[in-house]
Amino acid sequence: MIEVKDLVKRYSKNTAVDHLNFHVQKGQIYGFLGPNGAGKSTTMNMMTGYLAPTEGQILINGHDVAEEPMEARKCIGYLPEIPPLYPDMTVLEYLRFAAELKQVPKNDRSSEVERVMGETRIKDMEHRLIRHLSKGYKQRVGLAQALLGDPEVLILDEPMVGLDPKQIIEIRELIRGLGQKHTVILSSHILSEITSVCDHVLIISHGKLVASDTPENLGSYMKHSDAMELQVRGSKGACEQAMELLKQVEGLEVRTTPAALEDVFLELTDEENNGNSDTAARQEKSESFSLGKKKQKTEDTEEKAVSVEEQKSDEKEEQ
Ligand SMILES: Nc1ncnc2c1ncn2[C@@H]1O[C@H](COP(=O)(O)OP(=O)(O)OP(=O)(O)O)[C@@H](O)[C@H]1O
Repeated sequence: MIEVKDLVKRYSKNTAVDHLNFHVQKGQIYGFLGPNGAGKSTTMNMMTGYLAPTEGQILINGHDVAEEPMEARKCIGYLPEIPPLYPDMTVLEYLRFAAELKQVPKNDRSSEVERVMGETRIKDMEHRLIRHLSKGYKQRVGLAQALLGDPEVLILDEPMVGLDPKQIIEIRELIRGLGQKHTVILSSHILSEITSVCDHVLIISHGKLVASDTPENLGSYMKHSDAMELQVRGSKGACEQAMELLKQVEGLEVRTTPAALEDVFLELTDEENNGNSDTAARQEKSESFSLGKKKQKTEDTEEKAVSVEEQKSDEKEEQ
């Protein structure tokens, strides 16, 4: 369906897309995942013919985007990161205008506009000015525009950005539905957005493709790297409280709680051993400890912990 071959885009000395190669199969939802500045929008703009590549080739249904731009573009509906809307038009006026620009035959325009409004569920907003719509509805109008002419491929650049959680769920459902009739490529810098709707994930970083697989397969690679070592800064009480809260997170195992607490005591008692009884210095020292740190002297630690507690109670009694 889509072939991207050795695609390069340079902006002066900055290489935004660096020898990118991938294939897109018909009838699937592809997620283009990467951090800000990875090159997602640049790649999508080249796929839709908005930008010319520095090197490489893009084929859409066998049509070279550079050599047969009109043929290639007919196969594509595009929703750019900022939807190209006219805020002073009503939804209906705008879609009729967009249908004309897309050269939908005059006799089919009304039915086509009705069809896309139905698919994106915006019919009840048809007489509203676009400037008065919520961000979610504006995004749907942008999607409706992309659907005009019933293109085989939909390219959606960050379609969920700036939406509230309810709107994200609605757009996600909409995209899932569209994926049954169209090949969809959508970009995002948020993993969960991609894995929740896509059949296949393409991960891009610094303009290069670094992974291409199903969300399930990518997930199983990640399983081997799900351990994390944290450094926590805060008072002892606050750290203990935070760790108690962490334990409530479903599926999260905090393995080193005893060792970590012992480390705090170890830090405190080391200060005692060094003859540094300055409370502020001890406090400062106790504020940073590592969750994953291995304890070295368990017995010593317990003894020292006890001695610290004893000393504290002695101090209280003196007061
Ligand atoms: N017109 C331009 N002129 C110069 N550099 C550009 C231009 N457009 C993009 N870039 C640079 O190309 C790189 C890729 O940008 P691009 O917008 O494609 O990334 P992205 O993955 O879509 O990020 P975002 O999610 O932030 O839009 C970035 O370093 C960006 O600064």
